[in-house]
Amino acid sequence: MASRRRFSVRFLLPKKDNKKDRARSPEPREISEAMPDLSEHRWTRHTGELVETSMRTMATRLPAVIAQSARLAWRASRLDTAVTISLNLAAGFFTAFGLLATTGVLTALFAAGPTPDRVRAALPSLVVVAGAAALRAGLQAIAGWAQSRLEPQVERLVELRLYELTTAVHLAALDDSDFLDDLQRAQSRGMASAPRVVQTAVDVLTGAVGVIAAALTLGVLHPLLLPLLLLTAVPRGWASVRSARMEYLTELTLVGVARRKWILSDLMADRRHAAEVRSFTMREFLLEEYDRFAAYERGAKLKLARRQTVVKIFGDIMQGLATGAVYLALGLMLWKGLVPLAVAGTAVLAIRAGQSSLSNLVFAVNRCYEEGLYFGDYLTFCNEAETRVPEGGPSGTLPADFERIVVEDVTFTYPGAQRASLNGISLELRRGEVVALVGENGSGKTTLAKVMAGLYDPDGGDVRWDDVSLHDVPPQHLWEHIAVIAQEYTHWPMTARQNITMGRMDGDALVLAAARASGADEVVDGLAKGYDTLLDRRFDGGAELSGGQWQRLAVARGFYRDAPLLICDEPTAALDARAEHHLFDRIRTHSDGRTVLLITHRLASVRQADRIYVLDKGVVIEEGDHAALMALGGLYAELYTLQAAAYQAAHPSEEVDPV
Ligand SMILES: Nc1ncnc2c1ncn2[C@@H]1O[C@H](COP(=O)(O)OP(=O)(O)OP(=O)(O)O)[C@@H](O)[C@H]1O
Repeated sequence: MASRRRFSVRFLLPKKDNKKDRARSPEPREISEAMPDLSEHRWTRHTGELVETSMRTMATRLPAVIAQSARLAWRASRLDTAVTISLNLAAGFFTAFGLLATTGVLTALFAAGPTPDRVRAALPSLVVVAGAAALRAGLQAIAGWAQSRLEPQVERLVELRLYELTTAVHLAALDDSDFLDDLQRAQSRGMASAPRVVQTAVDVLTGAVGVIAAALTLGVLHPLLLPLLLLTAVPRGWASVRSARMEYLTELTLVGVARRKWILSDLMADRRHAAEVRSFTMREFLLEEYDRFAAYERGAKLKLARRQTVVKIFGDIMQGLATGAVYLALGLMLWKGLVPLAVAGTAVLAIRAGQSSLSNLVFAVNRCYEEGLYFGDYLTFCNEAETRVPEGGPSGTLPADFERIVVEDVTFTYPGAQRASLNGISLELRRGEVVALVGENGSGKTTLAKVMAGLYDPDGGDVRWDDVSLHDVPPQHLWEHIAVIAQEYTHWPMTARQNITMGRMDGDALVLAAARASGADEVVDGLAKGYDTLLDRRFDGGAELSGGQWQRLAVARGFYRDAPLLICDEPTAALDARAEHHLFDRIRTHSDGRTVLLITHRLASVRQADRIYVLDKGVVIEEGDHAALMALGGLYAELYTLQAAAYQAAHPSEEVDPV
């Protein structure tokens, strides 16, 4: 905890000697001391795992990864998967066939006799070799096409699945930090790894087929030639795996830096922060911080590039030596008469083909395993999310004309929270009433509204519409029966009309009525394309609204839904005095029989409510109408008098009657 605090201070305060610091990159030690909490973040774990995993462990676990990717590819497209696999296998067959046919060509060419005769004798084998090569190239091209067709299909499949789940899981899941961590890993890296795991699995297959083809050819030519293939391929394979590991390790040490850079780049480039960056003159400070991290990252990457080059050069030298040793061994075999010249020539070709297939295979195994780990994160998240989707639950229905909604002894604690936010709340709303919830910040008003809206399940107690408990009703059914004007509403990057209808088009007359009721009609009148104006400045022709104008639209969408219960959570926080008055008037005098739960800090506006519940630390401490609560002289009376006094002080001549 102490180290976390130290980092925050360092991040927030500009350092004194800036010039000196800009001139040199920070030492790795400085950075790691600055952010130990970031460098230990859970989603870096695979990088560490990869650095430590041996090639043998990878090979043992690989079949499971390949099976997983095959299942995924099969679900994305059976045809493309079948074509990719079968044509790659067939191409391998023609590789081996072509290599063996080469012996015929060489045997004819190295035979005794005049050259034209030898060339003529070699022609049939040459045709076979050329045919095999052409067929192999054609098959590989079609397999490559099928493989690249698979990629977008796999992408679509996994993306859709993830968002199907994130939009369906219970809201409480999104308050669970472990779940959010899993989601971040699935979304940021796991999802992208899905097409890659398929692609690298195919690469493993292609590499393996190439190696088997070369090995079979060599085995047929002479069994002693097989170990020679291994000897030449090992150095390059070693170099590519070693180089990849160095990269993971560097990535691991840079994770914290990358996250900080990402946060800073968002602060510097996102429109939402632009005004404060300027008005608080943050530019210099942010740029210096960014440069510090970027300089560290640059240093680490340059070091990596140098070390990778050294490894590559070493691998190349070793391979050169191994190739020399192979040619020497072949020469000896020729000399000793173990193989004829034509076979030795074919062996050279087979070894070269096998060499590149084997080093591709080693690299592909490494990559496939890596992508498999990240894809595993995606699968883990999906499995976990599936358990949090409220499915196969109750099938009850809410009464069409309920008499009352009763909240009975409801308790609720947010996942992972130390204290309960609701501590045994009971209240009731009779049909057609306006019931107000008031209380100081954090007293539990919004939480209670969310429980009543079926967004959270209470830990104890019950919410009933007449005799029907919300436990017995599918959430979807409840959501059809309520309209919520939320405290934190979304600025949907859609048209003004869509911001009201939210994808449910019941006719323009209703849109206009809802807009009139909330004052959004005045906002829309001022827009270039009226209801068809796109409300997002990031797009060409998009418009931006003020805070209050956005709130009018949010209120309009609450009115637009023809639901018997309307929950208004701070619906006027951003509204001007006239709009606020108009809205509360509309809520009070609504004639469509809706029941309203109103949460607000504007106590003058709840005077007319049928009943007021005062919450404190998750408990109802007072209830009654305005007059009764003022007479009680409790928290409500105190808060109300404070607000009223503020107006009186500002205008001493105007008498404000607090009651
Ligand atoms: N998602 C959450 N996870 C954990 N705790 C939460 C969460 N949302 C709210 N809380 C906690 O629950 C308590 C009640 O919060 P709630 O938002 O219901 O208060 P409120 O009465 O609506 O406050 P305000 O008047 O400020 O809107 C607070 O202590 C808050 O810290």
